[in-house]
Amino acid sequence: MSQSNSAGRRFRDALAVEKPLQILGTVNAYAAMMATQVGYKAIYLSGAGVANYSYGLPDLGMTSLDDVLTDVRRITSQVDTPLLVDIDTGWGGAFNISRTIKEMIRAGAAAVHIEDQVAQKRCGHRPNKEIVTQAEMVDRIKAAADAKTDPDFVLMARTDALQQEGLQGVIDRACACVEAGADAIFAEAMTDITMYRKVVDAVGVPVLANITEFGTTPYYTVDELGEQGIGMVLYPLSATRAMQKAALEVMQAIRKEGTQVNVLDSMQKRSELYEFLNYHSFENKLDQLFKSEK
Ligand SMILES: C[C@](O)(C(=O)O)[C@H](CC(=O)O)C(=O)O
Ligand SMILES: [Mg+2]
Repeated sequence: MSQSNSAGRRFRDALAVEKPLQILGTVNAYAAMMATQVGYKAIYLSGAGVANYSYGLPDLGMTSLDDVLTDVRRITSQVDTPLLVDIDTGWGGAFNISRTIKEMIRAGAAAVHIEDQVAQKRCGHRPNKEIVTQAEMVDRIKAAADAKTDPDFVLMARTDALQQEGLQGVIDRACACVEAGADAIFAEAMTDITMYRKVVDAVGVPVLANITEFGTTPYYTVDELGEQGIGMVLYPLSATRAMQKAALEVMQAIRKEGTQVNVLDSMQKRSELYEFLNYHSFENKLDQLFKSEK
């Protein structure tokens, strides 16, 4: 049964209005609120982001379904902006993947991407990645597609095959995933812009380009990617990386100088924080509710 205003529906609507759709990584609920107010029509919860910044772990398949769900719920309870979630390899076999999809929908996710790396996965932009067979990946997709309790929920298949199998491997796997029920394709770690056009033409569903920093994909612009027929452009950790750098500089400055006066400019002001949080409406409510007791 289609749910008229489900998160999945909202993601599909965003895809229809913005071409290509910019998807911004939001590491927590507050970042999701800022991105929404800045105007992003879709946001992202990065697997690396959950591992690195919520748990202090490397992005090597060490986080669990529950770890990621906790961060999903924090975000979806504060914003309606459709959220794409990185579920790595889906956390197990067919029944685990099925549970993952159902729980993601219940937690308010709009879309997920599941990849064809082995369980002990790596960042898509690292060397020496290992992938499962195409048949095993197709089984993952079948299990995930079958588990959708909302037909509008977007199931995205990510393939990390470029390194081991070249572009033809990427295309073969992507087509097999679409055949098995994937609604979209994530062509990971492409090294040349013309590769995208070949994937787009072969699969016939929206294709995502991951423009992460310090990786193996050049910084193609939205316009350049749009010309290749790309449907979604992902910035998984851009704002988050900037947050960490600013935080480190402040930590070092206070430690060294014994004062924060020289780094105030790199901080968000209290008034700005309150603006994004809609703080004053909460305080007004408090005043209104408890006025008579004063
Ligand atoms: C998109 C990604 O899967 C993520 O977890 O955010 C990472 C991003 C990164 O490590 O830069 C990936 O590309 O594997
Ligand atoms: Mg990831």
